Amino acid sequence: MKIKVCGLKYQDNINAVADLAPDYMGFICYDRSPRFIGQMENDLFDELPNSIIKTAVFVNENAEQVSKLIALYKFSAIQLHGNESPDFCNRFKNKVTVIKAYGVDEDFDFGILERYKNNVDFFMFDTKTAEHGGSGRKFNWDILNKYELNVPFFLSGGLSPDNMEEVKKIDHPMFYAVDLNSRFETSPGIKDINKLTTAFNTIKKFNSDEVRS
Ligand SMILES: O=C(O)c1ccccc1N[C@@H]1O[C@H](COP(=O)(O)O)[C@@H](O)[C@H]1O
Repeated sequence: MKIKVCGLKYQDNINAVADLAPDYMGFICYDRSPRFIGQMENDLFDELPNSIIKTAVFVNENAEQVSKLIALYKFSAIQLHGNESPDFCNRFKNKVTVIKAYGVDEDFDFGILERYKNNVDFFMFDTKTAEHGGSGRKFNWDILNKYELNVPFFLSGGLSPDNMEEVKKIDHPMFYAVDLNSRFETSPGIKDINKLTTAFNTIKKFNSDEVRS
């Protein structure tokens, strides 16, 4: 299972998280979020290893601004949390990794993803909220059993130190990664390195147990 840590904005904290070697790091490019990167220095990532996929998170942003920020910060992935269309996703496919996020509730219809399956690299299943993300709330993960496409997915929404063991019980062939965000913070935009370290160890142990079995 891959690990993404999202919602970073401060140099020291970014470097400390990078030392844990996540697979993805996420940066919120949505000005209504308390984790909004704002006018982050554009050389902030220069010292990060290339192995970490730098991901820009957008909510209904226009394509020109998305392209501009990809170029400015050299993002190699985008995560789209709004009502972005399949065509919008396709515009960026093969240029960067495209992760299309969906807010999931009890009535979520996985059938709507069919139109996206050739235009994205991954889906992300988050908890449905008016804020589009970063709620710290989880959804009923049993619903994931209804997902039948062969596009791998990230799980997000309220992942916390307290539910890492529960994550391990999710048995779905397309389950690709977890996204750790607000429940791993000391304050918005600052990750708690101790909490992340514990979660990373839990996930890495799970990964090595999987390989052995
Ligand atoms: O983190 C935010 O503030 C945010 C705002 C708008 C869209 C997405 C956002 N973050 C993403 O939300 C999910 C769930 O976060 P949480 O674990 O519930 O706090 C996660 O994928 C973040 O990447």
